[in-house]
Amino acid sequence: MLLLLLRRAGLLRIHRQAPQRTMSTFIHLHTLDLRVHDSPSLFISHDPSSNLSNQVNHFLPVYIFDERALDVSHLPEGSKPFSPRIRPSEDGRPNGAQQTRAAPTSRVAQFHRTSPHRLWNLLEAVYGLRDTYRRSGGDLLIGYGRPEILIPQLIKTLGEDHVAGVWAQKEYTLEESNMLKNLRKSLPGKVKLQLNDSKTLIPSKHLPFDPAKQTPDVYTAFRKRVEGMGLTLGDNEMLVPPVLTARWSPSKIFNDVRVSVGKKRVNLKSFPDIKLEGKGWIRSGSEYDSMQAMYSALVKPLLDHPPLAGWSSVVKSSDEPPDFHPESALPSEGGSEASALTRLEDYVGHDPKSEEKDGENDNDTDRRDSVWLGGAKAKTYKDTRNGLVGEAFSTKFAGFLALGTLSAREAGWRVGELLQRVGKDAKVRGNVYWILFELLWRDYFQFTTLRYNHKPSSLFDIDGFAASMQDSHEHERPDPNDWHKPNWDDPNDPARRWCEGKTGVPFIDAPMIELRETGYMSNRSRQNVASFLTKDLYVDWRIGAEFFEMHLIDYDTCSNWGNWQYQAGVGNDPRASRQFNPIKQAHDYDADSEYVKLWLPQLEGLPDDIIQTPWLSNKQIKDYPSKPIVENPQWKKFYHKTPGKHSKNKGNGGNGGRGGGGTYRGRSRGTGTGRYGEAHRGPNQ
Ligand SMILES: Cc1cc2nc3c(=O)[nH]c(=O)nc-3n(C[C@H](O)[C@H](O)[C@H](O)COP(=O)(O)OP(=O)(O)OC[C@H]3O[C@@H](n4cnc5c(N)ncnc54)[C@H](O)[C@@H]3O)c2cc1C
Repeated sequence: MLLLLLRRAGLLRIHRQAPQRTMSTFIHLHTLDLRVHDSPSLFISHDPSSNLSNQVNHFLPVYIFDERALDVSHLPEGSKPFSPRIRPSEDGRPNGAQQTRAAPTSRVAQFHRTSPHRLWNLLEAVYGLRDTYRRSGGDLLIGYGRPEILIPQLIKTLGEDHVAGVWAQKEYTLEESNMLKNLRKSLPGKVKLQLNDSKTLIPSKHLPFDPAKQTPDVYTAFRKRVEGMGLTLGDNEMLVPPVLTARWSPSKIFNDVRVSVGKKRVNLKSFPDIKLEGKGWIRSGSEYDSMQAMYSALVKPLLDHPPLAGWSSVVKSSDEPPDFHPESALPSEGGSEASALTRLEDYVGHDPKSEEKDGENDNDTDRRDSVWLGGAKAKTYKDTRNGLVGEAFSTKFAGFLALGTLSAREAGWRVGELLQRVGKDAKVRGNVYWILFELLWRDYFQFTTLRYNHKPSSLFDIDGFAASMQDSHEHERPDPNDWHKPNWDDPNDPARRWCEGKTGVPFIDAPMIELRETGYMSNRSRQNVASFLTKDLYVDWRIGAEFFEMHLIDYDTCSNWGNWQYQAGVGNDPRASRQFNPIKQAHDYDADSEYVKLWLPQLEGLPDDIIQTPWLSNKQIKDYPSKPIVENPQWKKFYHKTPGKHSKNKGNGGNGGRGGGGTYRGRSRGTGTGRYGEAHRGPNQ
């Protein structure tokens, strides 16, 4: 009673101890989101107004080189790949029994799943990200093996009670989503995996339909529904703002990680002090903390077993990184986030008002009337996108988008901002808008994969998505038994000659050499070589997709396999058997043969009217086939045409029209039947 009276009189205070805040670590597993800008994880772990952020003391970003995609056997205690390498079953489908120990080789052709070029590009992205974190007082923990094994070990080291959760980007492809499923299952009880929807231009939850069930079978229907949301900039419009995390200032070059919340800035939370246990981690200051040492270890298996046509001439040894190819159409060496944002700036430009100033961020200001710096390339995008030579002809965002060093939303938002400033000039607007049109193709392939990838591996199946589509125009689809299966030991095998750039058709061989040499090939050429492989040589289209996977710096599972399916007539909109006429295409898009001469210098001495058809010359050309591997009767109409007369691509600019110029219809080898119609335009025709 006395106590109660004293307390009421305010003479006795009972101090209840405030609950002790446990130190908590936020783990973000970087996969194909190797950036700090537009990062939902950075935002939610740092936003002072969120409960979660208040519980988090440490931010722990992790990247793991996955042994299913890369041979890690030269790293300390790195596991050996499956040996002998996986053999596909008779029909080319992966053999289930052997899948338990996947090797980093492709399923059908047993190609490496990466090239030295692609590897170096990935390392630049990963180590570039680490350097960005380090500059900000943080770090990136790098490991190798399998995330679903390493992350639980890490949590054990930190203590389950001290981990706020694990975050990662949501992926749409089988391998990546399986890894995430396994990771989810392997986490200890209290720790949950959360997925960020940060991959696509349009967040899937904003779509006016359920992408897993209702993504339309035809791109135009998809685009119209999405554009129906409105093309202006805003949360409920098609273009949603990127998350305000690290901002980039063109004048300062990318420097550090600070999360902007309204006008407030928050510095990066500290990296936890961890005593790493077990194998598979790269310790700070250890040998493989160096990017060069990591390259040496990962590139060795590739150099020890080069593919038939070899690697690029700029790939020397495991002790030095590949040089930047002087003729590359890529804008710069470097796959890092800094390179990505530099390219975005170079191509699209920016509003000087959005430049970051210390302590403020005026993103909320309506900047519609202010000036815009740069953007000349974006303003001619549609006119020039069918170019073949030089860096300026298209955005070259794809490589950055593939590794997530550039966020599609950051790119789309910036393009949207430019679109608001360009005024009423329909031509300029059309050029700028077309970048969004193409970025939507990327989203489209992600969402179609989500819709049709239910049965195992249908993205990779010989009969493609078309087999599961209702309106599949079955009679026009190729018969899976008709596809040619290569004999790699035969130097005359059509698949081998295609891979080696030795078909004897210069407009096909030049891009195949460019791909091997630089890791890039223009969209125009991708369509031509894909059509040639599948419609003229009738080679199993998956071999083409796997060859691209090995070499393309911008390899993206959905875009690559989706486009290959489309070209092979087994994917979306399977009605059209699209076949390109490479001779007409050469006249249209390589009018002065600049491109062909660049990659096949041995043809340089030939007269202009036969350089694209060297078999019409009496001259024996050194190091080049004297006859094309096939000759389609449709080509003859375009023999001896004077280059330039029919050009659609003047000076690697051209009209960039999507009229499908130079395509003809027809299912089987060498039986083109007329031009392909306007109504069925495909990706980038
Ligand atoms: C057989 C074949 C395979 C392909 N493989 C890939 C691949 O692995 N990765 C990849 O990103 N693209 C792929 N593409 C699509 C396209 O060729 C490339 O995106 C483009 O050439 C990359 O250069 P860019 O960034 O300068 O493109 P831009 O012309 O500047 O286009 C801007 C962006 O739009 C997107 N985009 C443009 N065209 C397409 C398309 N047809 N499909 C999907 N997205 C598109 C890309 O993200 C690109 O970066 C493939 C196309 C074909 C025909």
